[in-house]
Order: sequence, then structure tokens, then C-alpha cells
Amino acid sequence: MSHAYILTLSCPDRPGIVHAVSGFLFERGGNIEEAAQYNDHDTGLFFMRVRFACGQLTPDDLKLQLKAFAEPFRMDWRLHAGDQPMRTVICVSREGHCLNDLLFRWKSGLLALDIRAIVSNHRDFYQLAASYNVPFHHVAVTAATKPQAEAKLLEVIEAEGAELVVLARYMQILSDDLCRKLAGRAINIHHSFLPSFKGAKPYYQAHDRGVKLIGATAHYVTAALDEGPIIEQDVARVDHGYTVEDLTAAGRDTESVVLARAVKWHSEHRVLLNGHKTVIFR
Ligand SMILES: Nc1nc2c(c(=O)[nH]1)N[C@@H](CN(C=O)c1ccc(C(=O)N[C@@H](CCC(=O)O)C(=O)O)cc1)CN2
Repeated sequence: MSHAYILTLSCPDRPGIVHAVSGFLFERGGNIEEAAQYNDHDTGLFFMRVRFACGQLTPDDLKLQLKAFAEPFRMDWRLHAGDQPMRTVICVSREGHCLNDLLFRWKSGLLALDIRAIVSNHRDFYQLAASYNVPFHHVAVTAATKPQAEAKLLEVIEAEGAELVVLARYMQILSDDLCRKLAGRAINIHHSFLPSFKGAKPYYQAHDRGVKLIGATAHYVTAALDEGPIIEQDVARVDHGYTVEDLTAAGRDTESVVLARAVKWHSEHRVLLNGHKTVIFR
């Protein structure tokens, strides 16, 4: 029986890596369906993503043989199932446009996700969750209860076996400890074109600055607020006549599209971490 896989890797660059990887797969009956690679000349690192089918080996045997193959290249590699929807938990506060957009795209078959739960520190979207038959967990957060609230959030993430956590306008700062636990698998949508206007209320900051473009940034969540590796960004034109409310309204579509792109690429294992940056094989 043929299995679909996605292999992602990074390693010190040297001639012959693509040849070696394609030869390794060919010798095991692998059929490459998509491949991409990138050399970072600043760091001397090589990145590759290969989607392939293989029926000769069991997944466990393939992983064992990959481990031996990767060793001499000092590869940091991951082998993913190529046809499994990604188990996902979405967090939201009071702005629901990104959540609504992700749910609709998911139900329309545009996102290879298995949305297991929605967690919110408000009750605004329990009916929206119910309309998609997604369990909704209200986890209130106050300064005094923040540790307990985070423990509950982590409990839901672990109980659902979530591979991905999406902060879809979730307006709570995650602790350093939770950021470590979710490293590389929590995506936030920040409602500005980072690095401009980090932190809370970026549209107020943008209005005060008199910007002519607003933007949105999807990034991995790290302990350094809104400084995680950027996955996707986009902008929209505004002018002097826009109030803060106008900027906020104009930004919603950009935020939703940027987050959806980032979630799609992450769920397809197209995003590789490159230090504090990303490599994206779109
Ligand atoms: N550890 C991290 N946590 C979060 C990140 C991050 O990058 N690292 N991104 C934010 C999202 N965000 C802007 O996009 C943001 C959210 C919340 C705040 C903030 O000051 N929150 C206050 C409480 C606000 C409230 O109760 O309404 C706080 O947590 O004390 C700033 C930026 C998501 N989390």
C-alpha cells in the first residue's frame, strides 16, 4: 500500500544533497511529486521540502532508514504524513472575523485541518462554534487567574492532540513557559505590518502615525511579544480621512487572508524555521 509523505529538512549546504535525497527515495520505490529547495548564503544552510509517495517500506522502517541517511549530512529532518488533516485548536477573544474566516475555509475544504476545539476568554462565539459542531471552551482570564487559565488552555490543547494552535485575535499574552511548549506550532495574527506597531492597539498607533498603508502579520508565537518568525504579511491602502474605527474595519479582510495563508502553508508543512526567520515553499 502506497503512503503519501512530506519530508522537510535543513542542513549545512554542500553539493549533491538533492541528488542524495532523490536517490534515497528512488532506491526505495519513492515517487517524487513535488520538490523545492533553498540555499541561505548568509548562514550556509540548505532547506528542502519533498512530497512523495512510497509503498515499499512501512512508515517506521522509512523513518529508521532516513535517520541513518540523514546522519552524515547533519540534517534536521521531519517526515510527515502527506494526507492527514492537521489537528488544530483555535483561540479567540472578542474579534471574530479571523475565526469565522478559518471555519468557513475549513468547511469549504480549503484548509487541511481537523479543528478540534475553540478556546476563548469570552463567550461571544460559542454559537458560531456550535454552528460548525466544534467544541467551545470558555476560559475566562484575569490578572489573578492567568496561570490557571493557561493551564486549562494547555489541557485542551493536549487533550485534543493539537499539532497547531492558532491565535485568531486572541488578546492574551502567553507565558514564556507556554511559548516554549508551543514552539513552532502556535501562529498569531498581529493586526499591523510588523515590526511596526507591536503590542496592543496597533490601529491606534497607526492612526496616530498617519500611515497610508495598514497591514497584518502572521507569525509564530514566541516569548518576545510579536517578534516571532514571520510567516506571511500583507497591506491595504488607507488615507488621512480614516478614523481608528475605519482602519480597524479596513484591516479585517487583510488579517483574515494573511492568517488563512499562514495556516494553510503551515498545515501543508511548507514553512521551515530558519533562525528567527522562515523559509516558505509555497
Ligand atoms: N507570548 C506571546 N503571546 C502573544 C503573542 C506573542 O507574540 N507572544 N501575540 C499576541 C497577540 N497580540 C497582538 O497581536 C497581543 C495580545 C494581547 C496584548 C496585551 O497587552 N494583552 C493584555 C491583556 C489585554 C486584555 O485583557 O484585553 C495582557 O495579556 O496582559 C498585546 C498583544 C497574543 N499573545
